[in-house]
Amino acid sequence: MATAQSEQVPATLPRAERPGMTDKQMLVNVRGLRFCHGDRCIFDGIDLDIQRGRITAIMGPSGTGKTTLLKLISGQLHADAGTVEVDGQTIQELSRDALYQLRIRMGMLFQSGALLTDLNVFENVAFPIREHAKLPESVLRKLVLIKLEAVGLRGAAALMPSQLSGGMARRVALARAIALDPMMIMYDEPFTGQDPISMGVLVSLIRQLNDASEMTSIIVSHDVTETTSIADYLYIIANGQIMAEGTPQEVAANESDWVRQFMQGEPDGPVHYHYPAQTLEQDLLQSVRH
Ligand SMILES: Nc1ncnc2c1ncn2[C@@H]1O[C@H](COP(=O)(O)OP(=O)(O)OP(=O)(O)O)[C@@H](O)[C@H]1O
Repeated sequence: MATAQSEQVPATLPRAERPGMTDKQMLVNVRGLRFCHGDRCIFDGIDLDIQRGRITAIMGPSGTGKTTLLKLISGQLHADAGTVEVDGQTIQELSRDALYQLRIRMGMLFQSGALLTDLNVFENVAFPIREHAKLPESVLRKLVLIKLEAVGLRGAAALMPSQLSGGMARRVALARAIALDPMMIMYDEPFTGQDPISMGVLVSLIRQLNDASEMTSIIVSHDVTETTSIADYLYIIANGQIMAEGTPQEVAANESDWVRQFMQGEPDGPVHYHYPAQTLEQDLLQSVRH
């Protein structure tokens, strides 16, 4: 089996104990998930739970399948084996219509989630509401203004996307993602490309929105500092497996060299900085001979 990375990594680490936790407290249950692109397997039998009302972060090196996992949870991709259950419904067993209904209850904030450039901020946020709910214009207006207030941008309702900074645009996209009061929201790399102030604003917004509306949040990211500062629970994935899981404190205390290298951002360690090769001396001697 080919996996997402070829570096030497230890076998999957034991799952942390979560005493007293029942399946009902989990919004998402992933069991024995296997997913491959052709003969390249991204996941090879992983188990993972997302607890209701909490912020769970999925972290791992680039290309390990974090976005793929979100697509499997939202039903944009289907597992080759195993199950993905969301709010008691098994994604693979749902009809097209049932999946569509379930997806309306999942908010998504993708890195590339561009705003509609021809619509102003207000209309961008109103867009999913107009599409999925038939509300009188006066109610819709209040709803949109409440969502914009929640992200601190009520005053920007009349602006066009071209008049927004990158951080503001992401917050408008966030207001749009929560417009239909989803049961969960999935953030794919929410901090990428943000300056430190916008990053701080986003971090506290994600936490506030999660706590105020008892939403369940999943954050996919490789920004270790920001993500661990708000996550209640972390999964670290690599090579098609879960390398570590637990609260940020538990993962920080993990003794695996691999996990430590990832969490502390060390350039070299079990995950090599150098692509596998013969020694430099051998390569240099060969070039002399040629
Ligand atoms: N349609 C596709 N066909 C074949 N391979 C794909 C396809 N989409 C993604 N991949 C591969 O699957 C792997 C996982 O991709 P994914 O985008 O889920 O990783 P990621 O962990 O989110 O990466 P990043 O942190 O860089 O965003 C990558 O190696 C990618 O090249």
